[in-house]
Amino acid sequence: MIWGRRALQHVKRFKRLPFQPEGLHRCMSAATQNLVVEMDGKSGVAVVKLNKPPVNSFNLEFLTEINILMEKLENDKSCRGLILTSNNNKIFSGGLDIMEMYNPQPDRLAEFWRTLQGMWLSLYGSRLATIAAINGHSPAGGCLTALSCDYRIMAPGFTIGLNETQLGIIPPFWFVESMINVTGQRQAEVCCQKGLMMTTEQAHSIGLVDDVVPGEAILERAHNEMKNWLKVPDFARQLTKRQIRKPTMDRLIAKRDEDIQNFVQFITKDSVQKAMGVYIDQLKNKAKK
Ligand SMILES: CCCCCCCC/C=C\C/C=C/C(=O)SCCNC(=O)CCNC(=O)[C@H](O)C(C)(C)COP(=O)(O)OP(=O)(O)OC[C@H]1O[C@@H](n2cnc3c(N)ncnc32)[C@H](O)[C@@H]1OP(=O)(O)O
Repeated sequence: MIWGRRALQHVKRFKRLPFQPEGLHRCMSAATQNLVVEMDGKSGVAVVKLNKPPVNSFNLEFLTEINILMEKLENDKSCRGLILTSNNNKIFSGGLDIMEMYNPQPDRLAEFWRTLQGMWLSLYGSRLATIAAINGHSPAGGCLTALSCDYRIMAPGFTIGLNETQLGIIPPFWFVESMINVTGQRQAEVCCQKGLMMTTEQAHSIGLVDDVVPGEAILERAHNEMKNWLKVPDFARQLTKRQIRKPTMDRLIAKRDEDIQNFVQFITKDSVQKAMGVYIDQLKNKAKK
């Protein structure tokens, strides 16, 4: 993984924090700044709760924290599975932090995007069995995060989708391919072009979500489903996953710099900045009402 200077500063700070999953046994819990981690040493399952108020939006620092945690879990031989959920029972993740993309410094903007690419590559390509327990709304980058897991369980009463086009933004090819790989080409064409935010039931009907379970039962269901995934020998499961996901990952790896350039050029356009400003005003005004 390639880290920028700012991210490295953050890594140093983070490394001094107490979380050390290696060698943990039986239900240890730990917290970093924006993540709550519960590691069951017996089953080898880590429950990671996104915990960045108000809406678990991904800024550079939060993405860096997630990347460091992923690296630690990947390197922890006792860890076999990851359940990703939110500490906020209404919002899984509000997606990318829009403030990262408004009046940005180009260097930070590029680093932000590289770090997001890194998060997607490590979650999508993880050797761990990964389950998203989606216990709240999950627009855009939140949906991408769920799409990167192996299995999705969602609570009713929320919405999910790649809604970028509704904001006048073009979802990058690896967002779209993540959707295609889960729902199939036709459904992905419709929901990505229209930028649909779907209800839990609609998402379930197109296969974006595998299972619908009330919020209060979602973690128990995720643990039960995880047991099924972990019945398969790790090596066979991991290599099969890699075989299936490698072409999509390779496309991003080959075009990583070009993808960053496209992103920076697109986001810094006057017209996009203007639209972003209007969208932020709408969000803030809605929050005030
Ligand atoms: C040729 C190739 C070109 C390639 C170009 C590539 C371009 C690709 C670029 C980007 C991809 C983008 C991905 C994204 O993820 S963009 C983010 C999309 N997310 C959203 O639109 C979500 C917006 N938020 C909501 O819908 C709601 O806030 C909610 C459903 C998440 C929660 O609703 P609610 O509980 O009612 O909370 P509030 O709306 O009141 O919000 C509380 C508080 O949080 C702030 N906030 C919400 N979302 C975000 C966010 N994504 N980033 C930053 N801040 C957010 C909101 O403004 C309120 O703030 P406050 O007023 O200060 O309290």
